[in-house]
Amino acid sequence: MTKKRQSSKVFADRLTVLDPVAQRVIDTLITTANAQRAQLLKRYLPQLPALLMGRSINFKEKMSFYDDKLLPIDREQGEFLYMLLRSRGGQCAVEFGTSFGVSSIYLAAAIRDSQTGGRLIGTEMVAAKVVSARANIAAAGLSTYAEVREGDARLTLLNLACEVDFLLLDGWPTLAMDILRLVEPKLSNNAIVVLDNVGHFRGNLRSLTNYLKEDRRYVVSELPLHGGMIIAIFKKSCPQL
Ligand SMILES: C[S@@+](CC[C@H](N)C(=O)[O-])C[C@H]1O[C@@H](n2cnc3c(N)ncnc32)[C@H](O)[C@@H]1O
Repeated sequence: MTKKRQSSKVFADRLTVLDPVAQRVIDTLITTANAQRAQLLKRYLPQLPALLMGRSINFKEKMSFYDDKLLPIDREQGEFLYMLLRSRGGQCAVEFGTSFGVSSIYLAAAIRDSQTGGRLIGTEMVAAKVVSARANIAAAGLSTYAEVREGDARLTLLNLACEVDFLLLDGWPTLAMDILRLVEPKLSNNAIVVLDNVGHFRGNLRSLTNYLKEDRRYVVSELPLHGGMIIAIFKKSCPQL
């Protein structure tokens, strides 16, 4: 019998897709992220009426506040993204917004386990987060399957050499449209595009969600994960509207 990868059978009474080593790294990161929640709530409190009414908010002020914030996808999203990428397979996954590497670990694990020889290209503009993300990905035993490019994704994702089979948009919502338009010419047929934070920042993401809904090349669904996450499948041969 070939050596079977051991999955972590029980986490909080639930099955998980990750192996125990990667799961331990995720547990630590999510615990840290949860401890930052009060600070985040305090920051967003003045903007709560606008957020609840689905209006855009200003993201420009004191962005250094986020330099030590993980802001990760949650476990359910991670498990789901793993399943999506694992079943899609493919050579190249791209992630806009790596932060400390939580989503990268789920995606890199899916690439490793699907044995396609593929790779994740993550990108993060805060240098200290890049260092942490690389260390976390290494601690999860996944460095072979992921790279983290340092800098503004509008530059680091220019001239991608690979066809992109999976794209996670999880950087600042105000830039998500730019990044989709940048990567779109590189999307493979049936590429999966995931847009996080739709429920939280509906106003800022409205033009992008409308674009995805109206362009016939995309098959789109919004799922109630992390307050709202859009999954789209890109049909390359479909005429654009
Ligand atoms: C929501 S967090 C990403 C969380 C990450 N996907 C995870 O699950 O752990 C968003 C990250 O995007 C990064 N970011 C925002 N704009 C960026 C840009 N233009 N280029 C690269 N990274 C960017 C921020 O620094 C922040 O760390």
